[in-house]
Amino acid sequence: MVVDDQNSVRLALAYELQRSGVTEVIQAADAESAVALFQQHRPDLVLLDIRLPGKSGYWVARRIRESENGDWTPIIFLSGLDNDLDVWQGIESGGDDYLVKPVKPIVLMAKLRAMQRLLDMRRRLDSMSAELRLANQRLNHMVEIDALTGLTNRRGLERLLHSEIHAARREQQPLTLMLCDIDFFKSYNDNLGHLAGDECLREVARLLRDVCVRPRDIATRYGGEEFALVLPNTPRSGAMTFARALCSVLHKRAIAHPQSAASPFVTLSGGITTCIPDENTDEESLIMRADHALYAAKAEGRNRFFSFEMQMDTIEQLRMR
Ligand SMILES: Nc1nc2c(ncn2[C@@H]2O[C@H](COP(=O)(O)OP(=O)(O)OP(=O)(O)O)[C@@H](O)[C@H]2O)c(=O)[nH]1
Repeated sequence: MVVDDQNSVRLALAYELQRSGVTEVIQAADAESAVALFQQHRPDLVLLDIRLPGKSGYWVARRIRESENGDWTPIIFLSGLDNDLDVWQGIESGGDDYLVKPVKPIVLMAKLRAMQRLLDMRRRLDSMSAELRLANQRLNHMVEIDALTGLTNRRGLERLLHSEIHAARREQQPLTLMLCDIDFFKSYNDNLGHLAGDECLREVARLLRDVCVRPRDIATRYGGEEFALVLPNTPRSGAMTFARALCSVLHKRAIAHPQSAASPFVTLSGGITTCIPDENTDEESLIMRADHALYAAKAEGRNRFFSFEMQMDTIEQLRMR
């Protein structure tokens, strides 16, 4: 884009630019139309006269910079003025270079080439940083995935739990955390082999993923043969119902576990904690409560879920009904 109030200068510059291979040259004779044309066409380079009728070229440069939103368009000032203060003011207002009129075509071409090189470099940098951002996102996703089961791992669990605690506190809604552990899994491995153990973990992971039907419910692998479920907007009684349903789905899958003292099939013990978080609630305290409850479920005989807050397990609750 060429901005100059003198028709002859504009035409001469446009001619030189076209001669050097520029395909389209936009022309403006005053500051306001220069800004409007810039916003409309987003040219690759601006040759900008300082003395314009009304607002100056400095003003145009400032408006252009304000409207760029992180982009960058090279601006070269053109002026008959050649004192140091003009150079300083031109660069201050957002210009990248300064040429004194009349401009020799060869000097103009050299400047254009230099600006083009900078522009190309910037575009390459932009596309590289977009690629880097994407790769970073993928990496962040990958470090939160458990390789064996494909579930979110402990690191991801902690991040999700943190944000669900905040959401539940804000919305004053109950949040449930369940820690589940496969019963007698050591003997499963010892009896059927480590590969069968891995397959069993994958099968349980699939089941846990399937029972998490609400969009914000999430099943994660906490580590080893332990899984954690985060269930937002789930009160104590709902959590117990959920746990019973989970045990019954697992029972129906009937994954043989010949060495289990709890059942002929694979079973889970679980610790449940449910609360409306306050300012003292954090990931650690919830995990600790769920872990205490899990310990109680194991101690009560396994194949059951124990609620930390209700101090009752799913089997006792069923008996009371
Ligand atoms: N196959 C397989 N086994 C695992 C994996 N991670 C942990 N384990 C095994 O899980 C078993 C856990 O054993 P324990 O902590 O003694 O628990 P348990 O035998 O389930 O006993 P209870 O929890 O008291 O019912 C160990 O034998 C681990 O080697 C895994 O990724 N794959």
